[in-house]
Amino acid sequence: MNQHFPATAKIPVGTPERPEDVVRLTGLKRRFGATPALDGVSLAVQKGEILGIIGRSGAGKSTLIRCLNGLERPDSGQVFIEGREISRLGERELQPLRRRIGMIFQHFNLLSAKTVEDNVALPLKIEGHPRAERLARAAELLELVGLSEKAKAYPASLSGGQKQRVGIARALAARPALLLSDEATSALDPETTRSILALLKDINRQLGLTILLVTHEMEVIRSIADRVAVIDAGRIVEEGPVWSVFADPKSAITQSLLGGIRPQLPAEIARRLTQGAGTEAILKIDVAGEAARGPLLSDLAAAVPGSFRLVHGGIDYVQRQPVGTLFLAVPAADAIHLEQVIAFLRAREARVEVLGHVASFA
Ligand SMILES: Nc1ncnc2c1ncn2[C@@H]1O[C@H](COP(=O)(O)OP(=O)(O)OP(=O)(O)O)[C@@H](O)[C@H]1O
Repeated sequence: MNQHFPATAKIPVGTPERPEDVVRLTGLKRRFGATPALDGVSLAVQKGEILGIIGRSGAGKSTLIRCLNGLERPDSGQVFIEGREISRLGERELQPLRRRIGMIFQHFNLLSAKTVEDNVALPLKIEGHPRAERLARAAELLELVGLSEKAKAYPASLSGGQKQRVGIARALAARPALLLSDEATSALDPETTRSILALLKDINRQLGLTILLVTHEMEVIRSIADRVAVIDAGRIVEEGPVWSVFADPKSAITQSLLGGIRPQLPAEIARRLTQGAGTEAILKIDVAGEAARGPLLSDLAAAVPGSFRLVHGGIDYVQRQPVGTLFLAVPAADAIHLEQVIAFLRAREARVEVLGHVASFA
């Protein structure tokens, strides 16, 4: 097997529970009429990790979240939170377990008639803590999210990013075992999104907080997740460390979700691409690990006589691992030269695909 494109790991149904699992789902199914919203979902979130679940609209993400916090009951399968099976519990038994999960939402869900500090302290009020204790904890959390000076402000006077910071502080008030983020940055501009994601990563590191994050944006996954699970039509179609899924997306849906943030063949060249004869072959080269770290192209030029041109591409860093895609144009008239180029790149653990030929686009 190509060592730089490791097979992505799957957690089989019935895997013995590990004590470090904060969440474990086994064979979760939920159907609405003819629609299987969840069709046998099994996955685990380990203590201290950030798991990202990504899928398109209608893939089953909301249903999964509702099963996790006990708002929805699965038709079959199990939901374990900190080792306790919750899917068959009644409302009264669910209440204390729900408090082990802090949630943040796309539209923040703050109470407009309450001050920032009272919003943050709300989960503690529900738990019956005295006011002085609640406010002390709120002050601590507002400092953590960088909003101490807004303690007495009302939500209406805050920006979207500030509102989400309050949402994060509130979600942490009762010291949850898990932070569940439901499209928490989808309503924010790119810069604010980056700052909120940086804050979540910071809190994950500082407090060792376990985070399960649901999104439809690969950029969010790339920024902060340790592991990613791709959901489509109620099934986990791919799962693994983020960099390995980025380096070697197996399913068409993952490839398509990655499309927006990975180098693509420029439209001008794609338009002229033919599967027939042409003067230049267009190669797509995926590299990761050592091949992406080293001087791949200058080594190619030194080892294989003859020309080639870089037409597009780049190396990105995902979880500090280089992951790249390059597009080369290689003269097609000399078949041996083309074969040598491909053989050299494959020997360097690159994945090479001949996309087609172009007559001439220079
Ligand atoms: N209460 C319901 N009644 C009928 N169908 C439902 C219900 N809830 C979900 N579905 C269907 O189940 C499928 C999964 O829906 P779900 O809301 O979980 O997806 P999603 O990934 O969260 O989508 P989105 O990102 O658009 O919110 C969809 O086909 C949806 O129409």
